[in-house]
Amino acid sequence: MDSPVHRVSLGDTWSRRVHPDMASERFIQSFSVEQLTNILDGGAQNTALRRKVESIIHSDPEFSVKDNYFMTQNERYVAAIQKRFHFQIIAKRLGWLENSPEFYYAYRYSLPGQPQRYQGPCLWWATPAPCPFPHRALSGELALGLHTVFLKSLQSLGSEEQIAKWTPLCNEFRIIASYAQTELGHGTNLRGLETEATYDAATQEFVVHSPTLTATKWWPGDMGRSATHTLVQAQLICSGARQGMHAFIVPIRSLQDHTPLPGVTVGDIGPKMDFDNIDHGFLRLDHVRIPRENMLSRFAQVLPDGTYVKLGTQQTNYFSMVVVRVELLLGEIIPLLQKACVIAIRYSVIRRQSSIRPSDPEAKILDYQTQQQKLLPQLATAYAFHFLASNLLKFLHSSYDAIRNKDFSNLPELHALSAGIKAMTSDLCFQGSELCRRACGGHGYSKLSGLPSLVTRVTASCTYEGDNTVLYLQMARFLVKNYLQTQAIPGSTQKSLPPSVAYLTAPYLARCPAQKAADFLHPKLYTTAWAHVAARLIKDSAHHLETLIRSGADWAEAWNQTTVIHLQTAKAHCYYISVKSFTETLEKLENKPAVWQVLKRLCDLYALHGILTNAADFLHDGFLSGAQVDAVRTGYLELLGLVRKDAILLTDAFDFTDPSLNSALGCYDGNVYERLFHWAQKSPTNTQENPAYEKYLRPLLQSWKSRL
Ligand SMILES: CCCCCCCCCCCCCCCC(=O)SCCNC(=O)CCNC(=O)[C@H](O)C(C)(C)COP(=O)(O)OP(=O)(O)OC[C@H]1O[C@@H](n2cnc3c(N)ncnc32)[C@H](O)[C@@H]1OP(=O)(O)O
Ligand SMILES: Cc1cc2nc3c(=O)[nH]c(=O)nc-3n(C[C@H](O)[C@H](O)[C@H](O)COP(=O)(O)OP(=O)(O)OC[C@H]3O[C@@H](n4cnc5c(N)ncnc54)[C@H](O)[C@@H]3O)c2cc1C
Repeated sequence: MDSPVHRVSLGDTWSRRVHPDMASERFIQSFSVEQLTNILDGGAQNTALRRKVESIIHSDPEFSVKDNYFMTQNERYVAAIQKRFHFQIIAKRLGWLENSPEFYYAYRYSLPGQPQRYQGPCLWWATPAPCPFPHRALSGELALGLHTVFLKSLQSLGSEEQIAKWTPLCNEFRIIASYAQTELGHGTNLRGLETEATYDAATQEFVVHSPTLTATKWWPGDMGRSATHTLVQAQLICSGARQGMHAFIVPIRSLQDHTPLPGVTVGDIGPKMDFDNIDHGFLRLDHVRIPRENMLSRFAQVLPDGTYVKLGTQQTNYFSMVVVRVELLLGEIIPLLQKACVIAIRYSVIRRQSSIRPSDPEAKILDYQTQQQKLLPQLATAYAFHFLASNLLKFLHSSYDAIRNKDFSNLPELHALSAGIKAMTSDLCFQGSELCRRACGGHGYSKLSGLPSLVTRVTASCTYEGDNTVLYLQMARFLVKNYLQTQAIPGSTQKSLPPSVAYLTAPYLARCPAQKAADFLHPKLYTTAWAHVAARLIKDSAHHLETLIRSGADWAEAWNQTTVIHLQTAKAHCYYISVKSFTETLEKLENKPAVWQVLKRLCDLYALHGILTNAADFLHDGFLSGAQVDAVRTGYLELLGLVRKDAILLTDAFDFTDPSLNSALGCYDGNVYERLFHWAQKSPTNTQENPAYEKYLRPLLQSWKSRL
């Protein structure tokens, strides 16, 4: 029997009993939830420590998130700053050092709406080295997340001296920093950024300036009202030439009274779809002077006399984006889908509606096959992405030091994978969360379900850190380039290609050998099927491109006329990578048969769901026949029934506490209706006098009185 799962309720009395419909779901356990949690946490000792720290934080009322849904933008911002402030006090009092596991787990816990576990470097880690313990979650309702993006950029792009100088200032909050890259006129096209940093050799300073309205920095988080410093990405002008985008640390507010410094115009960009806890800002700089040492100089330097020294390529200045894209996967994006799955699946075993046979009692909505089809592939995706992102993180770790030391051999592949996987995960996490929300019917539309805020939050990830279409096209560029290389060099082998595209030279398999549904439940088979489709689409992309070029179009025009095809190609390749990563994870778990079995079903479901939703790509060249697609569907439908049995346990294994879900529908105990009713009572619309009554409703009603 598992050890009791760490749970905390929101203090409501009914939550002391577990709803019988929820209890029955946990009655028979086909696998150990605890063991799966440990796997996700990266070890039992990590789970234990995480829970211990979480319970310390939970008992602190300052971290309560109960009333979040009733707050205004301003109140959420203040509450987020207050929590961040309080967190620093607690960490100091308990002796949680900046780089201790307790610090990270505590931080994670205080982030409602926030992530789960992963093994890898810590976003809050004060040094460039990977964090030695697994952790989860970054931002939630805390403020100053971009302070961390600043630190990540400093560590990626700064020299050792710069890191040594600025890191302690950040860690001790002697400054508050943000990351200012996007402008009013340009976000994607970094070469089009207009902000200038012109070197003045006479004073050894850069003059940072916004020459036009469209050069105004727009969107940087934590900058609208909080930051004292920001990392401005600007066009470097020195040695008589424009040298491209470089990063400059620019003080923007007084450390004495927080007023904007001379030459600085800064403010908040106004209401947004979500992220009210963060003050996204605008910034105009009017010939602001900063010392030469404030240009981050790991990959490029400006000498005192103004000589420009290039230590990397133009794109190495983009390295911090690669790092942040990878770290946001487990730090922000994927947990939002995981939480949506937990909420919607738990609700679906409590909600009863209609009956399957007229004589039956009302059915749990999760017993309807269509409901399973909505939710269970999302659950499988949430697991697939966890393993995918963990593997990508490992690749980042193994390449990180080398890149910082100017060995760029892994950078093209890392960039392509981080761009493509960021695009795929955010796209599908958004779609999946919205499906989860709609699968909860009317209650899913209530903010108290927790689902609308997950959806509005995850949709931002399709845009920030690079618009998804643009990122997919970066992946496609890498794929086409590697494919053309295999054509240009006859006899290219798998070894001569980056590992993620080595399958391009694998033996060609014209037809899928599987016939029956059971034949499709083999990881090797469906991984090969996905490789086949991705390879065909890559060849197709390159073929279309080359045909246009042969007919007279230049490369750029030909590329633009084929981007819709490239997009489809990049998506297929990403799906292949995700299936492969899931199957490789499974291989490592064969010594844990029960957990292996349940994860294998999820892996099968993920791969087969992908085949069915992209069936045209598999049918196109006859790799699958119509009858084989039918067999895939049969296998898929059987899997829905099997995964359904373990669905609640699989959501429990994510081990989200009730406060971190902050959902009336998704609590561990399943007491949905009591919680929803109770929470609604707390709305200011119920606790305050109706401000419209005296002025409008009463006169309106009274104007008709005489006629009654
Ligand atoms: C840390 C966590 C904190 C947690 C805390 C939580 C806080 C709460 C959560 C919210 C947190 C939101 C945080 C949002 C923060 C922003 O959003 S910051 C702004 C992010 N902005 C972007 O991502 C902009 C997107 N644009 C780009 O990346 C680039 O401009 C593009 C699209 C790649 C194009 O650049 P380009 O210079 O035109 O390059 P292009 O000609 O396409 O390619 C040239 C070569 O460079 C290569 N290349 C391009 N980019 C790269 C690269 N990055 N690396 C290597 N090579 C590259 C190409 O592959 C190509 O190679 P070849 O094929 O020639 O060999
Ligand atoms: C919540 C949030 C937080 C953010 N935080 C920060 C921050 O802290 N710091 C910061 O600097 N920025 C931040 N940003 C800005 C963000 O990084 C940019 O919005 C993002 O990179 C997209 O750029 P854009 O807005 O210029 O979109 P655009 O590039 O204008 O995109 C608009 C459309 O044009 C298409 N498009 C553009 N270029 C191409 C192309 N080459 N090929 C094909 N299609 C193209 C896109 O696909 C999209 O459909 C944030 C944004 C949001 C929403």
